[in-house]
Amino acid sequence: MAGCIKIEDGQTFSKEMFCIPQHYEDYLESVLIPKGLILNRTERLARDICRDLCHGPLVALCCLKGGYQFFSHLSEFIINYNGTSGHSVPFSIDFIRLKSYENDGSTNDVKIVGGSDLSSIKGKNVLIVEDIIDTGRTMEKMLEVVSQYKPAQVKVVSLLVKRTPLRSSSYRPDYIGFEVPDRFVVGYAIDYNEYFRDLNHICVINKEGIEKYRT
Ligand SMILES: O=P(O)(O)OC[C@H]1O[C@H](OP(=O)(O)OP(=O)(O)O)[C@H](O)[C@@H]1O
Ligand SMILES: Oc1ncnc2c1N=NC2
Ligand SMILES: [Mg+2]
Ligand SMILES: [Mg+2]
Repeated sequence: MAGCIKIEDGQTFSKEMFCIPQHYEDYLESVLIPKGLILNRTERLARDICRDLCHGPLVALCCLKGGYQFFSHLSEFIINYNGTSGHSVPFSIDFIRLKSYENDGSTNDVKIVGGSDLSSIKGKNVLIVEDIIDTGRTMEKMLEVVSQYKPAQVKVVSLLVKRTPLRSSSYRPDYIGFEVPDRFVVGYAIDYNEYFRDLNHICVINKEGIEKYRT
């Protein structure tokens, strides 16, 4: 099973110790993972992934919208590692948008938004890049869609995997940044009803925030 950094229940930082946008200050409980630590972990994930996958053309597939920050930074580290290691391979990207959350729960209906033509992945090594795996339903749908395009190999990296033993499919990706407690997190492109994507750090939303931005 993939190694990862385990964030224990209750292991958080005071939001007063970080730069938090004023418009979100009253709606966050704590900082769970500061952006600097995210970037440091992402750099090592890029090296691990390159060592395993950079033997043939690699396509990184971004799971929009929540995965876009992690995808951007991971891709940059992969490009830098790929370009400086003795053996480099062509690296390309593609995007797919899946949506299943409303408020702080899964609708149990994972939708592909805006269609998706992933014919570019046929016969390639594909790295699916996701922000968080909670129930696992989104990733199950993603793997089903991707397999239809007959890639040579599919690996999955998720920045976060949430400890949700009672409601998850127990799916574990090939690469994991952090294992996190069963709390609703926001920030670093991870949203609550499209809010908080503009927050640098991964934080725990508070009750006021859940009510303020509930649809
Ligand atoms: O494992 P699951 O329970 O399926 O939850 C994880 C998925 O839910 C969120 O996406 P969301 O539906 O919020 O769309 P978004 O990426 O546009 O925010 C998140 O970005 C993951 O894709
Ligand atoms: O904690 C979370 N925060 C935002 N979005 C999602 C979460 N879990 N599944 C989807
Ligand atoms: Mg998502
Ligand atoms: Mg979301």
